[in-house]
Amino acid sequence: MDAATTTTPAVLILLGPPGAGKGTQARKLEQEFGLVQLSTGDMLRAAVAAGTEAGKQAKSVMEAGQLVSDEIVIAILRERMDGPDCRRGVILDGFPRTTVQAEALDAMLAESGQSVSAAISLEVEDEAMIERISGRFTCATCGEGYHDSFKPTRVPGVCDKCGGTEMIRRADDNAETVASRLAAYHEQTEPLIRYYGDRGLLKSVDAMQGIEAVTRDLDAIVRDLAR
Ligand SMILES: Nc1ncnc2c1ncn2[C@@H]1O[C@H](COP(=O)(O)OP(=O)(O)O)[C@@H](O)[C@H]1O
Repeated sequence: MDAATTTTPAVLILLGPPGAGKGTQARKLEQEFGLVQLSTGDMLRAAVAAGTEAGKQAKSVMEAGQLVSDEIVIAILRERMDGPDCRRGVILDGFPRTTVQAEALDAMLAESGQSVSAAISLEVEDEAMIERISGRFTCATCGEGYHDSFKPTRVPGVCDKCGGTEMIRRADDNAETVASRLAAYHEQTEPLIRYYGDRGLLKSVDAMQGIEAVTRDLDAIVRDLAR
């Protein structure tokens, strides 16, 4: 399917708690449908690494597992959405995370005559999240995710993509921070399920399934939307 055709949904939102697989699935949708993945988490980590003003403010908030201010995140997303590549259509991964952000997104899109195509909720249980995140590592050599707990047959500490042996862990992927991130999700982000449900835009996927099964369900939803 060609994402440049008008039949492809232009703005997809992936909703779900930390560790639900939003990033993994967004990258697959990006390849499959030619959409652009926009991860506010990645943008914020880049801002922290670059030491920008927004990054300086975000750093300690992220390390505590809390949400960065709506003002900062909305500004970062708005700037990125202006990129010409975003005209192909976008998958928002990690945004919106509050009702204020959802309203800002609606207003931002309305300025260019666009609207949200669908919000897809990746549904998972809290216990599974904690387990997944504590087994989440990234290969330092190729940058691919290395999720121990997803694939118990893997050789521990060896990347199955490139054989690299140096694994890095995100600063906020530790037990205390994960608990705060889950709490922030339930309090501030979960209300968005109702927000998009009320607007007839909500779709749900059982994200307790394996990665391939979740991808299959997401593909079916996106193809259906494009019809
Ligand atoms: N839309 C957002 N609003 C506020 N904070 C955000 C947003 N997106 C990302 N963040 C910050 O970045 C952190 C990491 O986000 P992300 O990479 O999406 O990971 P995860 O979904 O695993 O929590 C969050 O815990 C939060 O501090």
